Amino acid sequence: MTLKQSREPHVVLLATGGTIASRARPEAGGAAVASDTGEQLLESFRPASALPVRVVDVFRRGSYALTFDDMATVCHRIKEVLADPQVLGIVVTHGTDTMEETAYLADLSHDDPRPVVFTGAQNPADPPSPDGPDNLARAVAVAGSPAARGRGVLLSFAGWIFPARGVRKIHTVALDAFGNPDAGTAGSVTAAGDVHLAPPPPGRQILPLPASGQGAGSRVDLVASYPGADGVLLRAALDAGASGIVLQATGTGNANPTLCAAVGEATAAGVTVVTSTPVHAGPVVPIYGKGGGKDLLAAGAVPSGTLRPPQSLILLSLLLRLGTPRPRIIESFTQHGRPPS
Ligand SMILES: NC(=O)C[C@H](N)C(=O)O
Repeated sequence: MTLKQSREPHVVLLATGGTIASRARPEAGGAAVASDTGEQLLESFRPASALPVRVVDVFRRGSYALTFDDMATVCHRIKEVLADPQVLGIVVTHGTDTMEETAYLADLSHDDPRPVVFTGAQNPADPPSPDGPDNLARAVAVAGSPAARGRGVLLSFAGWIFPARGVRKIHTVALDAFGNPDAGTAGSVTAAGDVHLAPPPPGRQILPLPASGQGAGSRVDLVASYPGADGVLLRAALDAGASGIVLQATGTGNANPTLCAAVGEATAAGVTVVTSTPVHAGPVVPIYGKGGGKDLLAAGAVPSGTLRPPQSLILLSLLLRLGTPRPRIIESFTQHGRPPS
């Protein structure tokens, strides 16, 4: 799609669907389905700033159904939009289920000082209580704010502003749905559009986006450790042709002797295994033997640092699609998974 250049400085609304664009549809048995266009979203919101907004529709989908390729499409579209020098910043409206994945992929590949701000909603667009219009109004104010420049990709939700790396959906239904347990908030934005941001963190390592089709055959699966887990699911991933596996381990990043043996088989076969943890905060630390994190490290698994399984999966998928050799993959996880300073 060719993007029209605009002659005045403006914010672009990049619409991808999600609950912010969803309404109960009779033809779907009353289920909420992403159906509003970007223009419809724009009509619904009360501007907190006087900035003009231009709409670009990418797709209209629930984010639970997105693939890595869909997320890469959003990121490519961000780059196309930023080719217009009149664009001050971008708001991406997105489902909340996998917002942390797409926002992180966008952050990894964002090499422009202009703000890219993800937002969405917990309640559908139907009355009586959509939270999307308020979130959108605030996100537009953040995207147009000079204070938000040079910070990579941000997520603005329920008045809070978060850095993309480390951000997580922390509540299934509450309107205040996001947190960043390790990094905390980057700042806040009022309903009137006043943006407050802490000083920017040090520079980030930027990675390229794979060209369309590049590394498309690479498959990354998520396998969990749980009481009684054996190597069956991990081996199923290998049989399916996985070139990478994120192991959702327990605690500081532990499994058990059986799973650890399967990890050793995988790494010996050249498959990259990354150990992550679903625990709220803190890094993966190799401490324990008998199938614990120290044994996983010895079996060739790469600790994810503070990256949780969803964002570990994004980083690993990106690195493998780019054809990154193993030493650089280890380096990248060390760099991107380091605790925030
Ligand atoms: N609140 C949401 O946006 C959830 C929605 N189901 C999604 O697309 O991820």
